[in-house]
Amino acid sequence: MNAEPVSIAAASTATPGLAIDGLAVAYGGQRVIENLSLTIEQGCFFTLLGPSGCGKTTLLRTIAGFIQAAEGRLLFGGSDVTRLPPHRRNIGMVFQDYALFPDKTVFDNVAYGLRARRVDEATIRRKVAQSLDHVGLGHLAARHPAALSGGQRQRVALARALVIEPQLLLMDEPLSNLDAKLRVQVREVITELQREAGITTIFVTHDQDEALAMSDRIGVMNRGRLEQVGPPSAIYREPATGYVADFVGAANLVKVTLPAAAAIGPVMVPLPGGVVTARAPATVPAGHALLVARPEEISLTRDGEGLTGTVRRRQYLGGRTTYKVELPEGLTLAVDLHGDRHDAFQPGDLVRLGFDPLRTLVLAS
Ligand SMILES: Nc1ncnc2c1ncn2[C@@H]1O[C@H](COP(=O)(O)OP(=O)(O)OP(=O)(O)O)[C@@H](O)[C@H]1O
Repeated sequence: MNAEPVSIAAASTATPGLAIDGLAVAYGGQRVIENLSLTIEQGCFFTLLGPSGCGKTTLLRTIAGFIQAAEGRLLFGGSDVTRLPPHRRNIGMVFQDYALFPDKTVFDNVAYGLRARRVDEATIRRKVAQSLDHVGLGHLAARHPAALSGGQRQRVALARALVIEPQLLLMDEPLSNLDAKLRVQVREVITELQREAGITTIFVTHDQDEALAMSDRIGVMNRGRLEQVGPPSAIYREPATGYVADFVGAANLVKVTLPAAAAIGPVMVPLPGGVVTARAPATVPAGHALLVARPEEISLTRDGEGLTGTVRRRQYLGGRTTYKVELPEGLTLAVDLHGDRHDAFQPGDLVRLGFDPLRTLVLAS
């Protein structure tokens, strides 16, 4: 458990874009979010990452004000908005299904929020044109949503959310209806606009690649709790729990037994067929523990040092090749070799597995 507990009083001197303090949310008495605290810096692109049902949408909708918190407080830029209705929270929202008005043109869709705020028509014309140009759709202002591609619709939704210059931008799986290539294109548009506008953003996804590629910080959710919060590289390289290691990126998770408690630092870990040196990022009690090794952090050689295994399978994946290597006692590990080493080893080959002592982690189980 390494969620950064944040009390409002302990926040840094700069006012955070969003502060959540002791939040609980329930549906009909059933708590789905419990005692969640988090601060998100002004201008940060923050991603909520987690499997289906862990509470991402519920948290986002509570921040937006569509769901009332059972307990806790929400502060936008230092102001308490816990009791404010959604339309008084100054948020922009982008949803998975675009939620555009089908009977309005692209222009009128984007103008909607400004008209609701009674902005004058000349300003509306200028801001909408600017906003559509920003997302590269200036030439489609007169079209209706039905005559747009999915990627174009999502860019209209983004322009509509940003044109009101919201204090907070909330995005709920905005890329999940797009095909793989478009997802990458639109995600670049989103990150570019977000950086330019400097709007504190919360982005919900269950796609780890998206989260790693786009975010300043990631919060990994598990059953209504934040399991770990940190920058993408820390989440990937220093997962605090087996759950995070397993959910973000591929990982070999091996149940091990430590003969003695491990202090922070190097630890000798018994595995079937030998002992490897790993690193404990936090103290680990004696007994059951978890060894975490990313497939790309294990080296394979024919006669170097390390544990002995037998290659059982080889899967060519273009930029890398994944080998399944069997060790004694039925333990099978995945090892990735990058680049053109796709036929370095064949099924049946005897190999040596080397573990990076800094990158191989031992965690409490
Ligand atoms: N309106 C509702 N009434 C009762 N329970 C709900 C309601 N909406 C969501 N839940 C439950 O709350 C939990 C969290 O749901 P939520 O939709 O927030 O998850 P999620 O992480 O966004 O999932 P997904 O990725 O599938 O959208 C789930 O157990 C879900 O079944």
